[in-house]
Amino acid sequence: MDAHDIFRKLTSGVKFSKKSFAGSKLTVKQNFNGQTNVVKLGEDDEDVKIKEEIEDDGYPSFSADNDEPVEVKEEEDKPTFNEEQLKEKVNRTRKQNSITVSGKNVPAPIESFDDCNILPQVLKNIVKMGYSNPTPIQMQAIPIMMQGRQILACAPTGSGKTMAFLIPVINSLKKPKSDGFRALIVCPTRELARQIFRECTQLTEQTGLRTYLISKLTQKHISKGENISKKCDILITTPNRLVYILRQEDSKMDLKHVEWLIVDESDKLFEVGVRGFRDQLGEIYRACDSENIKRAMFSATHTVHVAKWCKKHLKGMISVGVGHRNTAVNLVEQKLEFVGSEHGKLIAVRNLIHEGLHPPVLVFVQSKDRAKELFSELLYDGINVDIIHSDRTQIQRDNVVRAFREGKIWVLICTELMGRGIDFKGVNLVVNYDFPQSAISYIHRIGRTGRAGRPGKAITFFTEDDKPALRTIATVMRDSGCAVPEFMLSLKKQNKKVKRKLEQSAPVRQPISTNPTYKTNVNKKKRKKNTE
Ligand SMILES: Nc1ncnc2c1ncn2[C@@H]1O[C@H](COP(=O)(O)OP(=O)(O)OP(=O)(O)O)[C@@H](O)[C@H]1O
Repeated sequence: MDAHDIFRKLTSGVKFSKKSFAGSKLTVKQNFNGQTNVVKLGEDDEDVKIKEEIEDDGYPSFSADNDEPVEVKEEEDKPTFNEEQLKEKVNRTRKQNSITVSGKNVPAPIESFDDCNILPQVLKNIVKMGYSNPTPIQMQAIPIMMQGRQILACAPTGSGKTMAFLIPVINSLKKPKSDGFRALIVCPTRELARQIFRECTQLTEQTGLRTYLISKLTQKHISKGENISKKCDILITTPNRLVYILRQEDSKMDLKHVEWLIVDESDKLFEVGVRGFRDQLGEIYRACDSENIKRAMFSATHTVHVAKWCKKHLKGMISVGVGHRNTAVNLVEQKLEFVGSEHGKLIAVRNLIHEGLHPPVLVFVQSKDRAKELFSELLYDGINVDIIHSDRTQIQRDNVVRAFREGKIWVLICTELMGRGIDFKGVNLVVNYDFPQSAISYIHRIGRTGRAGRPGKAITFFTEDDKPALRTIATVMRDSGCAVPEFMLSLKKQNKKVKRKLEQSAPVRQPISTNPTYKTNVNKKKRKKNTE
């Protein structure tokens, strides 16, 4: 083996290269785990508890932290590794890619898409989509799912989780059948479902496999009695749409042949209450009652609840993590900006515009009303601005997303609706106009930039009112390698009850208006409800 081969082996899966990132002149060679230089959380921190609970599951764990230092050895002319060498190599690959695993008989990570019997046509499609090497989550999740093992996977935002589940699922379905849906992918928003649908369609090209996306329009067809199940292999949907159909009298939706149930953004789908989907997920789970069903949970953030549930219900499950849990991607340069008051936010955002914005830019606010208010303020500031929230029609939402993808909209004002999963290529800046309601929300929001190895920036405005939650976000920033003023980290820890309350409902804020004395009649309850 020559030096080139050794280099190739060591860097396999680490190099990023994707031809289709149009508009960028950057050639980025960046580790996809995006999690180097991470400071560990304090001992009493919730995230450490999460980690401990997950790892203490009685299964052998191959933690990167326990590995020996990496040694580059010239391989002799031995064609095969002995067991010890193989184990060492597997551990080394995991360590280099910040992969941790927990479970019995975990297969070795792949270092190339050629390593694990992916169907030739699917391989061709992967190449056509511009992917040359697997990202760390793909390196480990693909061989696990190819063995038909259930999985709980957690990897940073923008690290390629979609392909990590699509490739093995498509591979296991092999060719079309008329049994009914054999794979079901659920995710929290229609925009995300449509995005997964697009990727799935590209990946199944020329395989004959048929993918179906439930939308308002197709929902009507199904409700009218059209038996779609028999004509398609893969179903992609939000839980609400599917449950609506399942609840119809004489529903023809047949999920009895589902072999793979994929829950994307699993922690969001496990949330209870109006913002979560726990009940709907339960119904879907019960409807997929094939004996051979396998489940896979994916998210960038991890909660104890999901982990406990999976441990209890997913037989032989393997848990995979990339990087440190519940930290933001370190490709994003993060900044907290004190703006004094609500009015100060408007001044700050206008300053950003006058200093010269580098579109595309996403601006997050906490509610639909605030999105509308900010939109009417920025409409005449000479920038191409638009908004997206759940009150807009499906067509409006689709058009806005398309226009933003095509660069026709420079600044997109959005609610939490766009916080998860959405992959806009090359978002340069995320502005948290309203302070995020939790660390999890912060991680997902700023994860709309710094994707697929590209750098990004995030600015979070805060006022005196946001101070109680400041420490939580400052800690996330520190853990992803950003400089944070020491005083923020030594602020009083947020009371748990207050923290939970804030997660459930956004704080009441002064309306967004150039005139600071402007008041609206919008009552508090309405404001709390209209978050998406
Ligand atoms: N092997 C690969 N090589 C290069 N780019 C890839 C590869 N796999 C996926 N990508 C690209 O990486 C980007 C992010 O992927 P994806 O949307 O799946 O991220 P994610 O991990 O699901 O993020 P989030 O947690 O925000 O949902 C996409 O633009 C995708 O095309």
